[in-house]
Amino acid sequence: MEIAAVSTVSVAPQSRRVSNAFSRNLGSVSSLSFGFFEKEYCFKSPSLRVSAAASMDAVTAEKFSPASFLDKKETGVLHFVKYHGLGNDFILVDNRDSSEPKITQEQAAKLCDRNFGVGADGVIFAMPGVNGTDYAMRIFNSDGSEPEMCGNGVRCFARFIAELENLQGKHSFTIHTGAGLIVPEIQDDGQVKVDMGTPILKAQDVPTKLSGNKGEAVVEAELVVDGVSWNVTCVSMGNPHCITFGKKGGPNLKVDDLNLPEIGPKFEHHEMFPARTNTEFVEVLSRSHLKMRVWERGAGATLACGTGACALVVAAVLEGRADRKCTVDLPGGPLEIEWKQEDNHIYMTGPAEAVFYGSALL
Ligand SMILES: N[C@@H](CCC[C@H](N)C(=O)O)C(=O)O
Repeated sequence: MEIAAVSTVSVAPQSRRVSNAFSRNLGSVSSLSFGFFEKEYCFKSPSLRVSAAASMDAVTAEKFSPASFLDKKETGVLHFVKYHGLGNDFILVDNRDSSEPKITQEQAAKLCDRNFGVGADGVIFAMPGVNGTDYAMRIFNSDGSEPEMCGNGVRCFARFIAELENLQGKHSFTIHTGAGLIVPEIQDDGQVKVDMGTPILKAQDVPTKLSGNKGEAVVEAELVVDGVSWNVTCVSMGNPHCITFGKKGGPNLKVDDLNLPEIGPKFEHHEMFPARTNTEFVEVLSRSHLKMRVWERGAGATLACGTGACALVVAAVLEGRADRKCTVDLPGGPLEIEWKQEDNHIYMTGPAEAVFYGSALL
């Protein structure tokens, strides 16, 4: 891998995560110390070149302006900020000047590659609003496919907008997504609370070919995967989710015991899910505390899925396993989820953090 020092940059309020992400990108350059980087390093690969900058120095971070970094407009260069929500990581692109994504789905898939690219679960574009909303959000999964919504992504989106617009403290935005209107609000403590809208339960709208067994909803229905019967509930948060608490007639799941890479793709590509599906495997710790692992459509096993956490609380309530307000433990950390009776909306609260700034030569 060829590495060239090309310019001066830097930032990043996060420390450990930065050094991990950066060291992964640095590959063989392990002798560098992870303090404040005065230089931006550029990596050559056959398909794209990526440069990244990171710092653990809060004082230096204050001097750094993300807006001016992203304002640089060289042809063939994509400036981005990498964010994560509980380890569900995204490349955020300032696309406010156009309703067309700055990169193609194929380029997004290459950037998301954890060995030959930046590494991420998806690429998110901050775009001009639609029908009076403040902004629009589009996202490409790491396989290049385009989902309707992303819960962890929309929290990152809100923090990204706040950085771009230099907003401090509490702020909320109206965001048009493929799942309709989504409203994140940055809290005083930096967490983001999101009005995720209402769940969709009608089988054909999820979509699933399984027949509705509770009105038009699919609740605790049988799904045969590779000859094994699972109980599943299907919920759409704009994007499709299949939630299971265990096999038919079997004990409750112990999610740590699952072989996710083996079983996940069989759910994702099951013929009962015409648009593929995200799958949440859930263990009930108490009526207000659930633990999950997820296999995401188009991204595989991820450390967190916000829409998935919302969908599984709906499923747990419909199956009588939990109350409407729950803490959901994901591999990357906890989310607070509430499915409010009064307005049928789901509210998700959790963190979102910037971890590094970079440039990719397309
Ligand atoms: N991780 C996301 C969901 C991203 C989209 C998903 N892979 C799909 O294809 O529907 C979240 O936090 O919600």
